[in-house]
Amino acid sequence: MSRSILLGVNIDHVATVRNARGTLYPQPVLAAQLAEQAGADLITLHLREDRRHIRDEDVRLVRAVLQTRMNLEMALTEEMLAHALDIQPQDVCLVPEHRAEVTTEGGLDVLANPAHCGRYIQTLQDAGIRTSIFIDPDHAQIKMAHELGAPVIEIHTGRYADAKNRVEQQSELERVKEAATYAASLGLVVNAGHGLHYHNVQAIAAIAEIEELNIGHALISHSIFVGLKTAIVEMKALMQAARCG
Ligand SMILES: CC(=O)[C@@H](O)[C@H](O)COP(=O)(O)O
Ligand SMILES: NCC(=O)COP(=O)(O)O
Repeated sequence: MSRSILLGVNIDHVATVRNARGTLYPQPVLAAQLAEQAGADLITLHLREDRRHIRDEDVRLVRAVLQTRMNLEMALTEEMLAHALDIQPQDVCLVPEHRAEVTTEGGLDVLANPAHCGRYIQTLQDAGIRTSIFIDPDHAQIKMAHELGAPVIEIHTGRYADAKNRVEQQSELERVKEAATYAASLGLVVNAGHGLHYHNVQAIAAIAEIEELNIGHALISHSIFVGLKTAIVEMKALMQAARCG
């Protein structure tokens, strides 16, 4: 198990601010470059079907300038598959998407339609794109993701992040820990993310099996007050302290 842990900076909500006024700024591509300079290990962005934040042109621009790697989050649609094959990100994370949701509400249900999921995983993997499944901390789901040939999972930490009290949070943390241990025992690369913040990241970062955390909303929010560089440096310091402590 690695003593270090990677930070994927999700730049979606830079685009949210831009789109709120229909301006050309702030530019997600500039955020990606600044994030890399501040120590981001990769850049994550979610091209939603409704294009509510990141747009096609953002993905193209970011892909052209990235020095680290791109983790493109996408739903399982033919349109998104064609985009991924065209853009060739280093990583794709397959996520569920519902038009009316405010944010991603859960992991991809690979048990519900394994043949459909398997075809996307296989096509992306055959194109040399490492494919991850955004997944709930659930053994049966993780087992199926593994059987379908996904080399990576990203455990959805939303329920942990949204826990209403300490007891609930501890129980969700245990689920994430057990899922990470189980997935690593299958040989999967284990990432995690969603809803992570400065006040809840350390317990997740301390899980030795987890290689990478993808964080967006909290970082972009904090950057309004301290700047993107400081927001990233502070988050990385918390993550690394938890991993080493
Ligand atoms: C897939 C996922 O985890 C989401 O967090 C996403 O990357 C952030 O974008 P939304 O806020 O639009 O859900
Ligand atoms: N996959 C999770 C992600 O990229 C960022 O989620 P959030 O920190 O914006 O909730």
